[in-house]
Amino acid sequence: MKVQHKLLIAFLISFLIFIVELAKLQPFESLNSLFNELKFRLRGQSQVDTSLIFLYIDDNAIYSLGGYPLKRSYYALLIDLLTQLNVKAIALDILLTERNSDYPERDELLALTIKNSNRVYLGGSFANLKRSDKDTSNYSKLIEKFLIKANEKNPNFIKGSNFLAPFDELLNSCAGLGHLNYIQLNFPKEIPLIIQIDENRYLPSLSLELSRIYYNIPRDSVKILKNEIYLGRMKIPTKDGKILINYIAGTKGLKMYPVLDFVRSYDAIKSGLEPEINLSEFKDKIVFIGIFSEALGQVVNTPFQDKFPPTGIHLMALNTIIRGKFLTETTSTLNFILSFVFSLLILHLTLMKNISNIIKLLVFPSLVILIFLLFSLALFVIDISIPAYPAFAILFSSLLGVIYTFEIERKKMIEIESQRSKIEEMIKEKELKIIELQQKLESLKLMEEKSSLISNLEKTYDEVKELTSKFEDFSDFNINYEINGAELEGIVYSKGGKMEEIISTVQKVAPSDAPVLITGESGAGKELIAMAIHKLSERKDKKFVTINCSAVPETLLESELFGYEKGAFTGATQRKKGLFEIADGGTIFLDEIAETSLSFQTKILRILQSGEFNRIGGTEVLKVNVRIIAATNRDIEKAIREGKFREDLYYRLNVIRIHIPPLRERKEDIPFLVEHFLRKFKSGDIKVSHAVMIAFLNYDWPGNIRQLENAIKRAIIFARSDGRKLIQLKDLPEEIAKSAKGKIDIEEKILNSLREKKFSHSSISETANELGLNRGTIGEYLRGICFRNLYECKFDITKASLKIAGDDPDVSERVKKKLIDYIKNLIENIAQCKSEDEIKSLIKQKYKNLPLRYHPYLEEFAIRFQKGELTMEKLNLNGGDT
Ligand SMILES: Nc1ncnc2c1ncn2[C@@H]1O[C@H](COP(=O)(O)OP(=O)(O)OP(=O)(O)O)[C@@H](O)[C@H]1O
Repeated sequence: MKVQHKLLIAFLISFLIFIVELAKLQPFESLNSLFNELKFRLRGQSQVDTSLIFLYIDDNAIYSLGGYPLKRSYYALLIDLLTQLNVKAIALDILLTERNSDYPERDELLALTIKNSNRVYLGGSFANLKRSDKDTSNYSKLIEKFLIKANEKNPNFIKGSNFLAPFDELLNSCAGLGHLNYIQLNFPKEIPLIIQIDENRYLPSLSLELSRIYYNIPRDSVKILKNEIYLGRMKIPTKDGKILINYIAGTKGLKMYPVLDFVRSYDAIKSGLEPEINLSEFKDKIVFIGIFSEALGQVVNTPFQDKFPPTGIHLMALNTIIRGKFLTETTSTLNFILSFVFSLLILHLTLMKNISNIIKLLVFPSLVILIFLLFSLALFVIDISIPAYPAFAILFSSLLGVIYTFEIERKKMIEIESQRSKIEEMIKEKELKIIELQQKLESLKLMEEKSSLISNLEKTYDEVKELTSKFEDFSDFNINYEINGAELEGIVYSKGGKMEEIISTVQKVAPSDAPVLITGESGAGKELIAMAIHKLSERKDKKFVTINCSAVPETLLESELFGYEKGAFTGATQRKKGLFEIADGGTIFLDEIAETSLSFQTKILRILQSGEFNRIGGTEVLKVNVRIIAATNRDIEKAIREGKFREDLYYRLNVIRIHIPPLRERKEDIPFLVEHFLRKFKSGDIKVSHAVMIAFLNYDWPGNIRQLENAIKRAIIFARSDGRKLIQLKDLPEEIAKSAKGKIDIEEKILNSLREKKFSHSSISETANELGLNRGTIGEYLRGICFRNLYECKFDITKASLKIAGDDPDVSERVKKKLIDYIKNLIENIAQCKSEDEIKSLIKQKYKNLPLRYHPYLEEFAIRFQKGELTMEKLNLNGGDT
């Protein structure tokens, strides 16, 4: 996908999420609340300001005091006691809207106590919020003195109506009044610090009213602006008059006492007893009185507690203000930018090529979400809150990325399928054409016409072969690993193949301590075999150390293997252990041993014989118990003959000899190795095409299994980057891909092979073995090739032989002999024939195995011979020079 497309998609997703955020759609808002809760929890709890105390009326109190509502005289008692304790303010979070006509004296007592206390702040509540201006309801004139006037107008300030106020006597006697509304009942996120009740007058929240008291600010020094409220000089950042509640704890972080304990403590002091609560701490504090009763349903959900007293919400808001730890939420525009950046990142990651689907589907989205979470949390620690909306954009983009990836793969599969069907159609068409041409050939009389028809036929044959090869490149090859493949310690091989014997040798020799010499070409798996021997031996829990003797200079090699003493050479500042010491009890694998010097070989021989050696620069004789496995890709016997390898070391090492044949000599392993490497490189369900497998089977693999491994690694990358689940010829290096076509032009292959073998006596059998065909087939092809060339060279045997021999005059004599044999055989066979038809039917009958395309050449020769146009003399066959 192009960068512009990614940018556009990221923009559209972010825009969509932006709209969803503005629309405040329910399921998204709920998820957002969950995200908010999570952030509060991850940030952890702390203590609420010590100047705040909460006295709560719990179920126990309600029960002991005769049920709810409590007698108003009880509130009077609490206020009286708190006043005596010299608290700074008392906030009564109880709605006392109606007088109690049965006990007017209790109402009077309460009103009087409130008046005398002169520090009681009462709460009221708007039944309706956000009603239109016109809908203002009547409210008692008595509340006017508690209102805040403002010049600033803001259409977004919350408006309230139907105010449920304390009854008039209470309003008359209290020191202040605040509303108790908050927005969202379950997990209240914010509180409107002011609610508009008419043109330019606002009722503060109980929390704002008490903040004013905390800072001793007169009511007319409260200033309301669009995005802030000033208490004197103290600035409270708001958004349309609302403040986000910065929760810092559940009930554990609050200083809170049950009212019964409070009253009992008071009585205890009076009676000279030890109080349960230290009442002296109430002095100068702001005390809230409220209900905390699960039975009455007076609980709300908060981040730290799902049953939290509603009064606690006002306490949290108040704590937010007096601590000055305001929470700011990122703006929708910033959220849009974050959504865009994260969406772009995730689209880029999920649409990356050469990455497996598992990583794209699971790892990348989880990683990006984690980054977003950590980022949100880091900001939350400094009181900046990002909502969950950018996370929705991430999820949405991941989903889109994944759908896109699968869609591309699906399209590729359909494309491959349709190309395959197209090729299949073409093959059918060509095959029909071949039948048609063959029938036409039968009916033709003149050789000139036949000749052009034959070349047309051959062209069509070649086209079919070409198409078949293409077709095979579009169909996957199924490898039956479970049935015929086997594995031992990571060595993959075919059951019943050449490697089976080697594996059984490995299993037999592993338990002994005898040295092993492994020979084989580079990349054939020598190290793997050595490792298997170690793993299958008693030494498996000890070290397997490997060193490539040709990769390090000789002096370094010795210090690596034998170690050195301090001061053994310049730079030897410390004694160092060698690999032999490190591998004590285990196995050491000396790769490319034939590349070492004779003096080094002597040291190895000593270890083999006695296990003894000296560190470089040391005199102490060290002894180790190490099994030695050596390997070489050289002809070691030749090295001995040339004096480059010690014969005695050879005999010691050669006790057990394992020769690993090169891959080209055990092609039966190839399908299983392919399957093994596809799994090893976690290719998912990528397969190889038939044509690729044919190429693999035909190729010579000079670099052996290592080369095959690398070819598959590269092919997986290529196929993946093209969104294909099929490895095709175009994914292979050219020299390997080329070999897929090797088998197709069989005539050329046969001729090349015979030429290579100089048409020797055994060349036909050897070619047959090499190409996996039988001897008879090769012979018939050669017969056909001879007659065709004879015709093309105007029946000049010498010329034709030279052409068949590939212009090699030495070889052409051998070919000539063969050609003459074929001619004589034909002449003999047609001797009795009288007519052309007889000749044709005889050739059909006698040369049943001759490929059809060569029949016309034999017929032409025979007819001309019968007519006398060709004679033994003309052909120069009577002379002794043949
Ligand atoms: N039979 C096998 N099954 C699976 N993987 C194999 C097999 N043989 C070889 N390999 C793999 O092919 C690669 C080359 O093998 P290894 O290093 O053992 O060859 P080598 O003969 O020691 O090569 P060199 O002589 O270059 O060191 C390794 O990645 C190895 O895991």
